[in-house]
This record gives sequence, C-alpha cells and structure tokens, in this order.
Amino acid sequence: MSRIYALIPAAGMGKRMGAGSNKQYLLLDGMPILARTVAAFEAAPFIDGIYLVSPEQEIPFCRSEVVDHYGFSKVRAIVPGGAERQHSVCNGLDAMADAADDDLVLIHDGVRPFVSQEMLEAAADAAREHGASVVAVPVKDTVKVVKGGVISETPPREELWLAQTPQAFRYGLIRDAHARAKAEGYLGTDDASLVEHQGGEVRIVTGDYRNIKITTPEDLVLAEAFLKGKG
Ligand SMILES: Nc1ccn([C@@H]2O[C@H](COP(=O)(O)OP(=O)(O)OP(=O)(O)O)[C@@H](O)[C@H]2O)c(=O)n1
Ligand SMILES: C[C@](O)(CO)[C@H](O)COP(=O)(O)O
Repeated sequence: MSRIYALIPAAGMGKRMGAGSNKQYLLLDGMPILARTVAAFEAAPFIDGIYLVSPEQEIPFCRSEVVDHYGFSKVRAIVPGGAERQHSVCNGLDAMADAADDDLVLIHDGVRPFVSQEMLEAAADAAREHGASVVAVPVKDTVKVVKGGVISETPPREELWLAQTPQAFRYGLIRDAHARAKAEGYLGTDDASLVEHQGGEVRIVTGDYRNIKITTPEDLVLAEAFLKGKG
C-alpha cells in the first residue's frame, strides 16, 4: 500500500505582498495563513506525513508558532528553502528519504489556505491513476498574448486553465522531473511544468476559484470575505 505525503513550500519572501514580513505568517481571523494551510493536510485522514519548507533562519519560528502551537503531529521535517520556489520544492523532495517511487506527494503552496478536503482527495486519486495531476480552474477572462505592447495572439479561452495547487505526483516521477530540470537549468513556475518539460502527461482536476494564492494585498481582502462567508 503506497503512502501519501504533503510537501508545502513556504520559503518565499512575499515581495508582491509588500508587508515587510513573510506573508505566510500574516493572520487570517487570528490564525497564520501557513497554519490554516497545514491544518487542511493534518485533517486529511489519508495524508501520512507533511514536509514543510521554510527560509532557514525561520525554521525555529515555524516550528514553535505553527507546528508546536497548533499541535500538528503529521509534520515530519521543516526543510530549508532555496532561491526560487522550484529549489524549495526540490529540497523538500530530497528530504523525503523514506519515500518510495510509488508513494504519492501532494505539493501545495503554503499560502493557499482555502484548499478543500475534496480537492486533496481528487488530486490524489488522479495522481494514483495517471501519475500526475494539477488542480486548476478555467480562465474566466479573455487572455491576450502581448509582445512589445501589442497583442500578438488571443488564444482560445476553452483551452486555458489557471494552475493552482495541490499538484500531485508519484514520488519517483516528480523527483526525477526535478533532477532533470536542475541538470538542464530549466526553471518552471510550478511542478507540473517540470513533468511536461520531460514529455510527461499531467491530468487536470477541476478546482475552485476560492482556492486563491495569497499574493498581493487585495487577496487578503478576499480571504477575509471568504472566512466571513461573504465571498
Ligand atoms: N523561494 C521560494 C519561493 C516561494 N516559495 C513558496 O511557494 C509558494 C508560492 O509562491 P508565491 O506566492 O509566489 O510566494 P513568494 O515567492 O513568497 O511571493 P513573491 O514572488 O511575491 O516574493 C509560497 O507558499 C511560497 O512561500 C518557496 O517555498 N520558496
Ligand atoms: C504553483 C503555483 O501556485 C501555480 O499557480 C504558482 O505558479 C506559484 O507561484 P508564483 O506566483 O508563480 O511564484
């Protein structure tokens, strides 16, 4: 029976939030964003262990204010992050020493606190069956490709999806995709793109528009509205 792990990168600097401190520790209704995210995985009965990635200097704070404070018993390690998200995830994968190739890993941004149990299950089911899956939502607006201030293309909207997390993979597949990307100097903004880069197939699982990544200040307004049931 294969095991299912969560890998939660939370080692970013939150520059677009401009809060002066790491956004993963901003409070939403009194609880740090990262703690809300970890709580979703702690509550999922099929998750066997959680690996967190944090800036190295913040590991003690992450342990005391998130893991210990909220009593998250599934957290196995807090791993130092890297310069880019991809490097942070790669460090997390390397730390999963006892994971087998057929185990599953759900990679999820530490700053997407509205992930639901249904999404976790659907992502895991699709990865178990197909090897790789991404939670995503259809694009609602018309998207323009712009070069030098001029529109060069209007891609057909029915083919466009916004990639969220969790992104779920067989451990061996995503470990090898990260190793190959590193060897080739390929940098992607999500983990699925590394599997795509090596010719692998990634299944889409329909997510939820509420599963926002808290990136800029207006996302905090949305998040507060969701929590108050107004969104
Ligand atoms: N070097 C990095 C960069 C990002 N992340 C994590 O990846 C997730 C998605 O990244 P994003 O929201 O873009 O976060 P930041 O990189 O912190 O934001 P910014 O680009 O505005 O600095 C976040 O949980 C973030 O902490 C990470 O672990 N390591
Ligand atoms: C992985 C991701 O959440 C997919 O949308 C996203 O690409 C990571 O965040 P970033 O804003 O690209 O750093």
